[in-house]
Parts: sequence; C-alpha cells; structure tokens
Amino acid sequence: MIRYKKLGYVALGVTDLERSITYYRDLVGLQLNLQEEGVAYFSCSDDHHNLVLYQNDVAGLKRIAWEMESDAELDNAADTFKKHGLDVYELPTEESKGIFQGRTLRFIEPNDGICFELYNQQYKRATSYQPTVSKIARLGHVVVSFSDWDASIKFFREVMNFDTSDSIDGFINFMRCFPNPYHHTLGVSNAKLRGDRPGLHHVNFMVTDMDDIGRALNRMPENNIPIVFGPGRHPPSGSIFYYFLDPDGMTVEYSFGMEEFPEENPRKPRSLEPRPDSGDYWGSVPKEDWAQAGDILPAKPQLIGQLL
Ligand SMILES: CC(C)c1ccc(C(=O)O)c(O)c1O
Ligand SMILES: [Fe+2]
Repeated sequence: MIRYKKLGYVALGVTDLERSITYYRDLVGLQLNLQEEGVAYFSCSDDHHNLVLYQNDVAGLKRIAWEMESDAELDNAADTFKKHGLDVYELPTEESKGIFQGRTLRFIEPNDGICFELYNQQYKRATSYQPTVSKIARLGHVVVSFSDWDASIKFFREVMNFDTSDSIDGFINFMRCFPNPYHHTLGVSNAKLRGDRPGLHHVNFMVTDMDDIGRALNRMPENNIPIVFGPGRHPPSGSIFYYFLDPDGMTVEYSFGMEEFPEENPRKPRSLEPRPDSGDYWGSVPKEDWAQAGDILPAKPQLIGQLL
C-alpha cells in the first residue's frame, strides 16, 4: 500500500509569465515566493510551492506532484511502479535542490503521457503564506480529462493506490490519495465528453471561509475575469464552488468545504447519475469555455532524471 501525504503542487505552462504572475498573485491570492528566469513559484501554505508556472509557447499541464508520507514510501512507490513496468526516474540531488525539494521521483503516466512526480519533502518557509485577497487553505485538487477513462481509473486505483470517493457515471471519477482524508485530490474526467481531447480540466484551490467565495463573486467580475460556472454546491464532496478562467483560458476553481474520509472503514463510493444536478445542487450551468483550455505538455523522459 503506497501512502501519500498530500497533493503537493501543480506545474502549468503559461504563454505570458508576467501576466499570469499578476493574475495568480493579485486576483487568486497566492503568494509569489520566487521568480527565476522563465519560472515562478507560488505558495498557499508553509511549502515552498504549491503552484509553479513556466513560460511556454503553449498553455497547459506540465506536471502534478504528490508529497509522500515518508522517505520509505517514496521507495515503496518506486518499487511498485517498476513492478508494473513503468520507467521511474530520480532527479539528481542538485536538481531536486534546485526546485527546493528533497528526493524527487518522476514517471510518465501511461495513458496520456502526463509527468507525475513524487517527493519526500519540500523546503519549508520560516514565514508561512500571508493571505491577501483570499485566505486559500490549500491546493485542493487537479482534474484532468483522460482519453481512456476506464484504463486511467484502473491505473490510479491499482498502481498508484488512489481510492474512489464518488463518481458521476461516465463523466468523472473523484479519487483521494490514500490515506489523505480529502474527498479528492485527483479528478479523472472523460475526454470523450470534451471532443476526445485529453487535457487539463481545472485546478482547484480550497478557501478558508465562505467569505472568500463571497469576495471573489465581486472581485473577479470587477476585474473582467470570465466566470464559467457557479456559484453553486457540488453534490459529491458537498463543497460550495466558483469557477473562473486564467489569462490563458485555463479553468481555476475556488471551493469551500469538502467531505473527509477516515483511513479505516470509509463509506462506500457512490455513483451519481450523469445529469446536471449531480454537478450542482443550485442549478448553475457551465459556460462553453469551462474546462476547455490546457494541453498536456509532453515531458522528455531523458530530461526528467536518472532511470532507477
Ligand atoms: C463538475 C465538476 C467536474 C465537479 C464536480 C464535483 C466536485 C466536487 O464534488 O468537489 C468538483 O470539485 C468538480 O470540479
Ligand atoms: Fe473541482
């Protein structure tokens, strides 16, 4: 059983880094911890980074990273993945230090070629995240549209030891990274419902107060940010949500509240009927550009570390 601590960070490619830095810092409310040539590290915790933006020709998903419970779990994960025939790479120490992390492994997820990363720890910051426009509680989840929905769910369940909390049948499977309690840190969405285009669906930040959602209801439209779904309440996790677009058209979600699962004797996963009110109790309807932008950005295995 592989044991994860949490979803650690997501790395996105953006087409105008300065524009996106302004957006994620001043409107979403993340703290810019470091900007280097072509890359910006943001945090919403005492971690060095929970979102990393890279200047890129095309906007999209570059990497999703999970923090492991311990160093031993990193080795356990590497052994498990290798047994399943995956190539697992470890970043040389200088490189993992260069991204402010301890031991860092990477592999290419086999269905759509997403770069996944596991690490044992990140550098902590002496002064933690200082909230500004919004009190972000954590990076909540990433949802990705996969080309083979069933095969992807099977991979995350059987190889990565993720558990399904709920699904909306044929549309999205909500998975938690065992034994992390949150209802989902990864949403496996079905690319068939997106014109057979795998890619980023959305990135979620959980906020601390209902007021953080309330303030965004004013702040985002006042700054001409496209609102693409909500406000509403999701039946699966019970969270109150609000979705808006980033400067490249990628979808960002704020949510407040989420069901938590015990490690032992969790409730059974539910399968919800694929109908609009399974996505929102309150009756809002997603706009056409909701969850449309964001390619899967290919990673070259030889550039992601040394083969274990
Ligand atoms: C409609 C989208 C995919 C959705 C549905 C439910 C939840 C939840 O229960 O938290 C989400 O976070 C979603 O993004
Ligand atoms: Fe979500």
